[in-house]
Amino acid sequence: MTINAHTFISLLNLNNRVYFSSYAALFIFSSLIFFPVLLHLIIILYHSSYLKDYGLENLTTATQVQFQIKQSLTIQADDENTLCSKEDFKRLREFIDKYHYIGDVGRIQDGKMLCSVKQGILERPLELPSPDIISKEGTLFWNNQNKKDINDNTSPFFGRGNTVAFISSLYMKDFELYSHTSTSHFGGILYSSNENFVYKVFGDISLNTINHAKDLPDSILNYLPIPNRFIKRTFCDGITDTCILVINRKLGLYRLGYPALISLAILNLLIGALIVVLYGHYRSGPKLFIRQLKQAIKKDKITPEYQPKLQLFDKKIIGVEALARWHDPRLGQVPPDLFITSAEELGLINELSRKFILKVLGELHDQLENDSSFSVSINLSSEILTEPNFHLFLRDALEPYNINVNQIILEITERTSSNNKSMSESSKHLSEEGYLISLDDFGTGFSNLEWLSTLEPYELKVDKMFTQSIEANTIQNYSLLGILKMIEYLDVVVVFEGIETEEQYQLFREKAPTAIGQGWYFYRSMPIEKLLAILEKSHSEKMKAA
Ligand SMILES: Nc1nc2c(ncn2[C@@H]2O[C@H](COP(=O)(O)O[C@H]3[C@@H](O)[C@H](n4cnc5c(=O)[nH]c(N)nc54)O[C@@H]3COP(=O)(O)O)[C@@H](O)[C@H]2O)c(=O)[nH]1
Repeated sequence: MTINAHTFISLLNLNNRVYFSSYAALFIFSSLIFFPVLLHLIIILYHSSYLKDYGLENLTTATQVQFQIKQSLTIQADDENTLCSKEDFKRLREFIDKYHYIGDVGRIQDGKMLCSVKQGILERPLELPSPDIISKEGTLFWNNQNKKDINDNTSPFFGRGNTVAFISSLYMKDFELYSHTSTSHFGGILYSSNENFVYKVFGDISLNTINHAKDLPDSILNYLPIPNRFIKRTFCDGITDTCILVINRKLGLYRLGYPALISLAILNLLIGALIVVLYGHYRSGPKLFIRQLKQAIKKDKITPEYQPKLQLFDKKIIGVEALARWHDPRLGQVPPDLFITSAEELGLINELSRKFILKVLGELHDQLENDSSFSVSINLSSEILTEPNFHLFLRDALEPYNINVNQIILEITERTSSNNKSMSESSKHLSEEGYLISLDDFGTGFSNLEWLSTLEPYELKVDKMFTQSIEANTIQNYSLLGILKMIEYLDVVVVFEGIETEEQYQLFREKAPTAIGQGWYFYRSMPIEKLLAILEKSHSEKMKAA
């Protein structure tokens, strides 16, 4: 389905009416809401998967450390006298060599460290502080943060019986490494799930924040750009009962610094503007119009208005012309020229016209039934006129009503000369069935003298271009004089359309008193309710006068 250049240009003009507010709303939505939120969620998803790796790596390392510590603490000296002996050192050293996360192993007695592989036999046994935690199994744990006097580093250490084992600084380095790779907003806590004690807090995160994150229920809200929200993940190792809770303290866009945020804001504005431009392009194209026209036809949104036709000599309304109207909430009042032409080009005119005719008959049947001299003129495109079953459709449409076929005037305008033959055959057929054929827009385009002779119409409507030319000294004016002369000899009802002024009315009344007039001088097109009120009023005035 295509639309020709002329219709397309009309569509462009029509769509200029699309409200500015819809563009503004789209711009605000895409620049300030959609893309920032999308980006935020993408960064969160990326960080969420990173958080998982981060947690699992740290937990795996911690589990290995746990295992190596446990193993080291099994090196108990059975005989207290052999503590720190040559043999004892040999055994202890074997463990250090075997387990790379064990930095040092030594011996303790009565809360004092006597010796260690790295430090040898201490001159004066070192008094150990009270342990930070004592597990149910009797394992002592010293966090040893900032207590370099115990060892040459701040590594935590464990003790059981007469053995003490220090975690190597290598592990601490690994831990710090994991904690600080790529982002400083990750961190967590390593803890024993059964004993409920903390081995280590790591990363760029305070214990307060961790406790807050721990208590935060799992919710989708955690993923939204709301301050004080975290994404967190917890992993536990079933064998050592060690768990790790890792959190990302700054989510998505909150992660970015000002320069990145400013660049992003500019990018978003540009994307928003691009979307608005694309949307505008889409809106101004014919696609939307075609969709809306199809919908309008399907949903019976194309409705009739009626413009009265009057006898010139006494201004009596003898009938009406039904004119299609389409008011679209977005496009506004769409000109019939535009949607009728489009419907013709898109092959929708049959459906449109059939529904329109049914509507007209539904609205006007009382008037037509009550006054058999009253007629309704219906505009027909050549497509529907030449449609083989059109006469059957008309018959069915009139079937429920008591309306004479000669109350139906079929106005024919031809915009091309390609199907003259079939048009004249169809109109002949319809006029044989009793319908009245009117030759519309006489004098213009293809509605000319040739048609007058081929169609043998009941009525001839002189185009408003001639009607309105009376004051001007133009070619149309001379043509009008010719038309006026010609109709004196024709056995045809003449309608002057487009009468707008008193002068025009007076001239046609004088020159062609038996003719019919139609135009804004008398009435514009109107909805059925208004028409019925006018008809009712003129009827009662006539009754009064009689
Ligand atoms: N196939 C169909 N064509 C239809 C149908 N409904 C309308 N049309 C055709 O669309 C063209 C434009 O129609 P519209 O904008 O409704 O204009 C009509 C009148 O409003 C207008 N008119 C009437 N009086 C005056 C006037 O004094 N001055 C002035 N400037 N314009 C006036 O003229 C149009 C009616 O013309 P016509 O049909 O030639 O009698 C038009 O071509 C319609 O035919 C439809 O359902 N099907």
